[in-house]
Amino acid sequence: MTENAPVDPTSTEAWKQLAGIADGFTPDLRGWFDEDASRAEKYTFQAADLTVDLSKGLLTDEILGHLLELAKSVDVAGRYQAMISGEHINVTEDRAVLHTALRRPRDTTGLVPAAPFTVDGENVDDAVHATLDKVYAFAEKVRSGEWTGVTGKRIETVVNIGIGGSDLGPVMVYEALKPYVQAGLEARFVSNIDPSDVYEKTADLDPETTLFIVASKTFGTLETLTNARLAREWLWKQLAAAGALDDTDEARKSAVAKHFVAVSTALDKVAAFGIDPENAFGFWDWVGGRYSVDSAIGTSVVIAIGPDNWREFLAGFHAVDEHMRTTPLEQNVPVLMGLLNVWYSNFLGAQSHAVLPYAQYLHRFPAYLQQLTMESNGKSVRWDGSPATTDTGEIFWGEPGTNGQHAFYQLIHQGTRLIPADFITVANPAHPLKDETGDGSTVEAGQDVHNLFLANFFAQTKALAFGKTADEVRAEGTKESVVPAREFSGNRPTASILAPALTPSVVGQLIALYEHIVFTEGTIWGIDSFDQWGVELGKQLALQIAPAVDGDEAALESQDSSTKSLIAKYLELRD
Ligand SMILES: O=P(O)(O)OC[C@H]1O[C@H](O)[C@H](O)[C@@H](O)[C@@H]1O
Repeated sequence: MTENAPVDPTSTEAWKQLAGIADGFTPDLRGWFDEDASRAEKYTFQAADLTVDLSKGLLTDEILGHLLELAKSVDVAGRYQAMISGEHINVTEDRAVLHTALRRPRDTTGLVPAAPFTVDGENVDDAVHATLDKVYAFAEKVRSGEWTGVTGKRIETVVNIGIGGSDLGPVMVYEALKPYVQAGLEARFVSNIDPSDVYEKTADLDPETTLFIVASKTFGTLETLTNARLAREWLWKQLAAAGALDDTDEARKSAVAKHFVAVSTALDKVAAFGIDPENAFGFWDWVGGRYSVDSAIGTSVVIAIGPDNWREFLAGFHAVDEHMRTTPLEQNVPVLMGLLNVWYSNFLGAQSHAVLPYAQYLHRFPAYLQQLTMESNGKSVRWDGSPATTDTGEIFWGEPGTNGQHAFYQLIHQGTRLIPADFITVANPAHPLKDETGDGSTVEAGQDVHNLFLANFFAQTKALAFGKTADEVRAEGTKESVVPAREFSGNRPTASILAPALTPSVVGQLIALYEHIVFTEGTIWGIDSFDQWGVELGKQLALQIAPAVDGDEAALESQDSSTKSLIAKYLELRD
């Protein structure tokens, strides 16, 4: 334990001031924009390539001033410095928290902390770059066809088997960077212990050209190890069926050696599974699962997009890390966004937070953020074990725009709940398309469809901010009885994040941005954003209950009456 007792944020002067403002708060985005011609400019910030407009948020200079004071009272900057320096700020697991070290460049000139950067007796930069070199060399072999399957055919499909942080990050980044994937290579991702997942993902694959990557920090996760065994059996069976595997242990071992690699911190367990530690890529206990996409856990993506693009991806993270470390709080985008989230959730009653990427390639970003934000900050005790003094952990959710517009935006626009929303988009699409015909009325022939797409982005944030008054609705000739239903209150806060294009660097920047937003909020709430004890009980019980579901009478009898009758019903229904 290296952290002191957290400051109780509610005891700070800033908190009291904010509570005073929140009492009877009536936001007025129309008025605020009218009064201050510089509002958009004043509240638009830059972090690396990300332009972030917070002006449609529910903030004023006074609110912002108190929020910044709050950040100072709990020393967000000092704790960030402690984190990147390797202090054990994950107190409940007594670990350093060093995902930022995964993207420190090879040239350490001017870096903070300075090289040699040693944590718990290990030179972190050397360890990180040695592993990267190993991953890069392996990826190049697969990409060039030098690495082949057991029958000498080059690899065409990489199947990542992992769950949680060993799945959500790689799949999200793979989807985000699809335009960078080498032709002739595909990655797939198996996570669920529902056997349908591994079945569907392997059904049409050729075993001779398939490489499995078993990705698990602990190499002890039930889902991943079960799926890895299923995949191994699939490989053996399919190779045998193709006449490409002799019925000997030796042949099966050789097949595993060419078709299975692993990523883990537990290399002994990798060997026990039958994967040659030579074909395993390590990382360290100071990388949390949900912070691990930029470690060797991303090997499937490195193979798909190549080392050069991966280097760009890491550089994107690092640029935002440096922004977080060096930018004064007043201009510091992750800090400002984290503070606004605290304002919305602790003072204005927001329970959830929508994240709405206007970029189809980012369609898994909301799911990725759910683990990052909710596993990190869904805690009710602080890092010293005392109860949290405030609500913590926003509920993150979302879907890409414009799809969400036709589904749940109704509630964001006109519902009774306050839902702050982050709108994320890029100026340049990977595939520009024109609508050559148009529809003859609203859409001109030759319309650039990305422009049309972005018009929706701008329209939604505008509608949410400024709404539509009853008089404006009436002026359209609306029947009086329907006016209330067609009115939009406005004052629904959004943050707009605009990047030049969805490059590897920008994807890294976006991830780092949210990592540091999570950090800022966790620091204010005084919680350990880097443990996840809340996932353990269910895991333990699943193992305890498994025999009952398999027909063990005594195990069934020992369950509570609800669980017992549910299992009984399941067994009755099961063929
Ligand atoms: O990478 P693994 O050790 O297999 O862990 C996979 C996932 O499962 C755990 O239960 C945690 O909830 C996640 O934080 C973790 O990412």
